Amino acid sequence: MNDPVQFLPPLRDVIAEHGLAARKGLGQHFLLDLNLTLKIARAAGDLTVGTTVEVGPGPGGLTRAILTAGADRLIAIEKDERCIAALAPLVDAAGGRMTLLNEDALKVDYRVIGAPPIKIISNLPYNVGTPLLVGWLEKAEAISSMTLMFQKEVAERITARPGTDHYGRLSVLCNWRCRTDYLFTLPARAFTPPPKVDSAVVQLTPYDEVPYPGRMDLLQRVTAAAFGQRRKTLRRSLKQLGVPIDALLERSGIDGSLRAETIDIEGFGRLTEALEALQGT
Ligand SMILES: C[S@@+](CC[C@H](N)C(=O)[O-])C[C@H]1O[C@@H](n2cnc3c(N)ncnc32)[C@H](O)[C@@H]1O
Repeated sequence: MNDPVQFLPPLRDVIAEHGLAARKGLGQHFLLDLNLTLKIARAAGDLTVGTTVEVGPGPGGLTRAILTAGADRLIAIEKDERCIAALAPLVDAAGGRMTLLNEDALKVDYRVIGAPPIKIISNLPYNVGTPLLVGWLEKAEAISSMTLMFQKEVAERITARPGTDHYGRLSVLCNWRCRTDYLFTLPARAFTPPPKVDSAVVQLTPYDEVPYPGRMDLLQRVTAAAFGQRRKTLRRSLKQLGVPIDALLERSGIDGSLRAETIDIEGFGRLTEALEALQGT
């Protein structure tokens, strides 16, 4: 396949030419090593079918890798106008395979963005990474996979299993809706400028049919109550849900003397189902 990247200037020259001094408020930590960006893009699997979505292409390091890895239809969403100008030669070189949107990724409707299957790949801006992920989980029926870079500690929470240190609200929401895999860790020095902490790439693959009971919106309420007061027993923390606590625990078969971190995804699903039945919505 014709590789559009091979005739483009080095990324450091693009950054210098367009004065792309990293903006902290936009979570800008760039990846300039094509071996690393190719490792991320290839982890996403076959990009020749459907639509690949990249959030925050920045100067285009990961974008180049996604195109080199064979993406046939790439939509890149970038908020920073300086990067839009810097990416113009890459859009040209991609010859119709890439569309660049100058938008806030939090405001995009991913259900209608392009032909399925939709694969999202991103070195996420850390300040909006979790809200973006939760938004994607809410619309996960439209997404076939998400290959995402987070701060290492967030990646550990996303993939944590019950009873482990990192298990919390985000673990339940992600693992209720998706299979989650921790792919690899990247040291802070791999980025320009380096962040304060290491990063990691995770992959989330939404289930075609969610294997657990419950509804996502109610699961968000149950987990917010349960982990908002994670040192308390569930009997105490779940009182704020506003339904009779004995009935909630009995219907879901959950021991109210336990704490949130010991309840598995199935258990949270059953609590969610019981909440739905008791509040009658
Ligand atoms: C961690 S950098 C990644 C840049 C590039 N993909 C790379 O790997 O070198 C995050 C990028 O997301 C962009 N960004 C930040 N907030 C955004 C938002 N709400 N919507 C779209 N892009 C955003 C930043 O401008 C930046 O280019």
